Amino acid sequence: MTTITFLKQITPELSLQQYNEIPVIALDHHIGKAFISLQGAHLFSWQPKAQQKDVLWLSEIEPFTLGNPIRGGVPLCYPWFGGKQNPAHGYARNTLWKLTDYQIETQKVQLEFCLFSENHLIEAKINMEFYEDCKLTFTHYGQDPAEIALHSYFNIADIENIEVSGLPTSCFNSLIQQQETVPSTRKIAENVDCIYKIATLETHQINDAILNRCIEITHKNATETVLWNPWHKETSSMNKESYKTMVCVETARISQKLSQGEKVSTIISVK
Ligand SMILES: O=P(O)(O)OC[C@H]1O[C@@H](O)[C@H](O)[C@@H](O)[C@@H]1O
Repeated sequence: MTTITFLKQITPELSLQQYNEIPVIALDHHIGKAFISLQGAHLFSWQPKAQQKDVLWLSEIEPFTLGNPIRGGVPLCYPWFGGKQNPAHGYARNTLWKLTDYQIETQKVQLEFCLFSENHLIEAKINMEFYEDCKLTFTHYGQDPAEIALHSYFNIADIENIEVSGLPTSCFNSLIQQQETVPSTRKIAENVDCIYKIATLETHQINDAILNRCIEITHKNATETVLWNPWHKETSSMNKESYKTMVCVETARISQKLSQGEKVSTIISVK
């Protein structure tokens, strides 16, 4: 169960709330609603005005506890992807970020969150723009090259009734640790964990026949996209049946790390 406590009004559209142990920035604007956890600068809900349902998926059993990554939304896996070091997918998603800037306009809202090191130096920034679409731009400031994944979980009606289209026809299947040839349009009927090499500007679609919508994901300056659904594989903070209503299409820089000052963006638009 999530206990939500109102902490502070920041502007008429922005407030600070507490979800169990986690501080959350809530946006309630006529363009839509968004919720961002300060742990991880983690956007976990985005519902533009025109949408009946959230664009992002969030686990119904998410406990919102400090130090544990949130299951759903857009975790920022940084400065590494996967389990090559501890914690898996980097420390940024388990660390408190700061809200460093906001601009509220009639047709657009911009929020900026920064991650600082122990000695108060900036490590990373994420700029979130909400209009009819949502654009997330990540900037890496550290001196050492770093990996990033904007690990977006999308909300779908039924995993067996969607298609992910526009993908390349070759991917690295992490489950069998092999490169494989796959159809460009993927239907998902089992555990999938594939890393695709992509061009610097690419768009992929999630066509959801039941919700009668298409989520379009544009990756800018990424080198990979990751397609993931755990299916029945036991996954923390997820119910057994949760896999049915989510699919991850991630925007990543894994093979070519980000250098100091480099940016990578995801633009999410619903048609
Ligand atoms: O359980 P986590 O750390 O959030 O990771 C979830 C998944 O994230 C995906 O990006 C990886 O490709 C998967 O291998 C991993 O299982």
